[in-house]
Amino acid sequence: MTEDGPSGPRSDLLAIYRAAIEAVEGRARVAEFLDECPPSGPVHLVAIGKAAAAMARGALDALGPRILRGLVITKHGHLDPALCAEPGIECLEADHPLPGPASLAAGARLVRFLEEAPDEARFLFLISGGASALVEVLPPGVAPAELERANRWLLASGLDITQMNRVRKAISAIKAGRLAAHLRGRPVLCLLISDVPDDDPAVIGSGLLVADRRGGDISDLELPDWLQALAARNTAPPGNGNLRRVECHVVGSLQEAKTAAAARAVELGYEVSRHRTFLGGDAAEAGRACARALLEEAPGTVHIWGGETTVRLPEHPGRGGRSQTLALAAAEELAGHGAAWLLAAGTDGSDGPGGDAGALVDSGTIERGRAAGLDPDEALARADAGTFLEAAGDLIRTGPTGTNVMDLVIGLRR
Ligand SMILES: O=C(O)[C@H](O)CO
Repeated sequence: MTEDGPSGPRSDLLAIYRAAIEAVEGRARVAEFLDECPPSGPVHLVAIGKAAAAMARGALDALGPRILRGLVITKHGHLDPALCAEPGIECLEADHPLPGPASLAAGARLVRFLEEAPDEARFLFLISGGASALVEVLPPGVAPAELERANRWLLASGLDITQMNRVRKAISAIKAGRLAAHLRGRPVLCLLISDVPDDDPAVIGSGLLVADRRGGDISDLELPDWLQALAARNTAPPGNGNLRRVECHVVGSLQEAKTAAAARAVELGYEVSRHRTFLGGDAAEAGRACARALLEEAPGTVHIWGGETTVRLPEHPGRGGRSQTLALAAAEELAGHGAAWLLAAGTDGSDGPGGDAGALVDSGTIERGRAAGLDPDEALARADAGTFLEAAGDLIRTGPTGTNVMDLVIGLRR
């Protein structure tokens, strides 16, 4: 991406984004929690999600040999070889965002891992976003192709994560607390990094160990008949009865990331406007609204938003996810407005297909992309913001960050 030297606005926005991520990094957050509140004996460790490897490292830092065995399940490319070389730690990579054969294999291994542990075992669960796709056990009579079709539909539907996970829970044999049937009443300490609004453990990873308060009813959601019918075939009993000895704590959240971002911006000498409303809804509309807010306010202020927007995908989507879509739509608003910058990126380091974390756009982005022969409206319509932003030199790439607390949008006008 286009740099502007060690102390320009672009590097400042990147520094603010990095500070936010660092504040909710999985290894440090888990170690800190366990140092203060260690479990009362040795534990069997289960880590699932995009931040699983970092969180598992944090548990090893804090508990060392008190971890008897461990199972770490994360997205392809997110494993840490040093972690996998630790004695007693088994690592699996699984499919994300669409649950596939590796997710079903991981789900089966997870159930076996719990079943094999002795009656006196205590478990330490470390859950982060992505867990819904990474592990699955199908209810009797549901085929893998039906699971894939359902998730493909959900990902393109524009439903928010709470709605999407209600559907995922309704077609699963382990989500909505059903995994607890395999605990046989043994105690669990569950630490979570939240990538959902209101940090609700029942929504994070579709609540493997948390009962569904709505009892699995999804009749109020606008879903195709075949999907409602699929859910109606799920005979797996609810998880409610087995959850008494599960204790959950959220150890990383969007609010903490925003607080750290604000603190870094102040250190860098800026005024800060921290927007409290959750940034949701259509990604392009959210991008336009953020850019307009930036242009309306006094210059010299860093604006911080956080949330998770949605993109309704065409049949053949291009490159880039919701943050890149938001950034490109914002760039259209900023075009020609002088010194204004806006960073939009996932805190997990991955924003849809293409492996980029997001983008940092400015008032010249549209001109640079057009100079490469690309059209921003076409790119938005084809869900291909990434191709445009690459041509403009505005993509951000971080690799896996060891955390996942949704997306940040950070803007600045001078
Ligand atoms: O895996 C999931 O369900 C989402 O990332 C929300 O936690």
